[in-house]
Amino acid sequence: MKVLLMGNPNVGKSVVFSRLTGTNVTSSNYPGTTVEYTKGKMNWKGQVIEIIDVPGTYTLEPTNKAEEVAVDMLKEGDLIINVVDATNLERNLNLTLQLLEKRVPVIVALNLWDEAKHKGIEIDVDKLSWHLGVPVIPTVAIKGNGIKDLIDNFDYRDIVIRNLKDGEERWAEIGRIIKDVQRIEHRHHSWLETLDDMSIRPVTGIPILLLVLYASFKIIRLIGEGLIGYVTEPFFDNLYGPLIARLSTILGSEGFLHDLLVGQLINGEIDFGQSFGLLTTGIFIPFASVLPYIIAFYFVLGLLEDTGYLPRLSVLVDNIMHRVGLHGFSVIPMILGFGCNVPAALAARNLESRREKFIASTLMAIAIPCMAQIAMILGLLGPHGARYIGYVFSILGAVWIIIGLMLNRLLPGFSSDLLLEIPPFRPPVIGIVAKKLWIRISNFLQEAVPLMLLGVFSVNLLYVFGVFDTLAVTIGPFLNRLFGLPDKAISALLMGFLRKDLAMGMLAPLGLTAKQLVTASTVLTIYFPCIATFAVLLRELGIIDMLKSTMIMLITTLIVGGFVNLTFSESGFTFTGWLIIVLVFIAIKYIPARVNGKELNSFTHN
Ligand SMILES: Nc1nc2c(ncn2[C@@H]2O[C@H](COP(=O)(O)OP(=O)(O)OP(=O)(O)O)[C@@H](O)[C@H]2O)c(=O)[nH]1
Ligand SMILES: [Mg+2]
Repeated sequence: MKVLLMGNPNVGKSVVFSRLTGTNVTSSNYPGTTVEYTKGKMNWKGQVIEIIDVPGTYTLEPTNKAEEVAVDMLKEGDLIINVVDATNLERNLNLTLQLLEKRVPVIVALNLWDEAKHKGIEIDVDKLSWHLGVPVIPTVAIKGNGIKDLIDNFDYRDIVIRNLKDGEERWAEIGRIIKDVQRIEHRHHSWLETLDDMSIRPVTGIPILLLVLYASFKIIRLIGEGLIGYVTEPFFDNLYGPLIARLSTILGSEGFLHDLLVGQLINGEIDFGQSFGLLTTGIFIPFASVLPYIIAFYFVLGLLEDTGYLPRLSVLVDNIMHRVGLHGFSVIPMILGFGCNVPAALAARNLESRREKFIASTLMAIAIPCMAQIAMILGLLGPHGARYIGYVFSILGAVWIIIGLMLNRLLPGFSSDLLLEIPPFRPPVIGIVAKKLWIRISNFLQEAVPLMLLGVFSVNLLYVFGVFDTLAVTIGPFLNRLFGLPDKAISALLMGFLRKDLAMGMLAPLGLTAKQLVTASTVLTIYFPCIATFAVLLRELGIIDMLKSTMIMLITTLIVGGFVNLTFSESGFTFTGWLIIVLVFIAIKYIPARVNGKELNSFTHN
């Protein structure tokens, strides 16, 4: 038996799913968290049944990919649990009535029942059930209330046939139902609602935004550095280190197996950052350098997501985003990208048009370094001074804006308006934040560690076969002239395809100057996404758009890398550098925008 969880976005389907199946899936306080369906199993009356968490959809006439997924699933279900937002009954019933036309048994979970009460919304459940002709069960998914009642109704098999001819008739019917079942009591604004208003109005919203960003950054560094200083470093120095040193001696301090597992000894000792053995650098980078920041970032992101702050950020930045051909909602893939580019590329799926998807994915892949890479940038550039880290981010920020402006002008078509639903502020539930953090950390480890080991292994292999030396001789001089990087940096660039944090790690033994590190960090970010992101982008954009996107990345790399090399001195940008940047911004103003009816065809809604 297959049970489908269907409903509007952000109504709690994924939380209900986790309750039913015990499987952990991500839930966040903004629409579009689930973009692909998730399957889970549960035991019901001694039989194993399948539960499917379907992406949120407003109607059964799909307008985007997530909604298409939802509609496709419909044919397979034996029972639909229609999760409905009790605080927003009117709009939610539109989907409910459409589902009731589909000849599949439906039961309604009237979720967010607690919030409806807080808001003074009263719904007569029995009357609603009578109107719809199906069971209606009030639930508070985050607390598990009503879930048992829901399960008790799983053998409901009646099919109510309704045939409302068109949308207009449906809305009229909804109007009648609402009038009969819902009462709204007037109440005073709670402090959350006041904060809610303040966070969206620009005058108060922008200071709040800056405060939130500053605090997030501080907290991420505090947690990240704290974990490194007090947990991972002591562990590697005092416990793991001696163990590996023993292994190194047993293996005779040299030879193929030693070099593969432990790596090269630096001045007769193991150096976890530079030895490049599977058990040294291969374990050290993901666990000691990167994991602490991943934990810190996802913890803060989880809070921002579950309070509902992220969508507010979308509204605030909507104006800026419009200038690069995106709407405010694209801020979510951008911010997710700072954690890992892979979920960010998936989140871009929710964007309206192919044009937006293209711009958002390209900008994200070009200018947003993932947390793993950022952690390594902090580690390598930090000792030279915080301002160099600032330079890397400013350069990437400028690239983001410039490429965005250019794409917006050069790509035909238009971008849609912001149709984002703003969820209410909610105090985050610590259990849900913790669970999500855990899912993301284990995803990181499952994905990163094997790739890291593969990377270290390939480095060793390529080294043994002299591939790096050959490349250093052939492509090296070109890199040298254009980017001012030593010949050997080519191997790091190559590895960047596999993992960018590993690539940054390969720069460590080269003794680069601050300027060279700034160039290498920007070039590594821009030139190509890592393999995991590439795979997702290829699937999401299709081969043609991905090729276009890749071309943009490569060209940008050559220009930006060369530019930094020419106009950046060890102490910062030279006057010429600043001048060129300003000139570029002015020049963009004169690129004619290609927004007219004729050219719409090549980049319109899909
Ligand atoms: N107060 C309250 N919050 C809830 C309840 N159910 C879910 N939430 C919160 O509502 C938000 C949305 O939940 P999700 O499970 O991600 O919603 P979804 O329907 O899966 O959303 P999409 O995947 O975007 O379609 C999260 O912040 C949940 O913690 C509830 O009964 N009461
Ligand atoms: Mg979901």
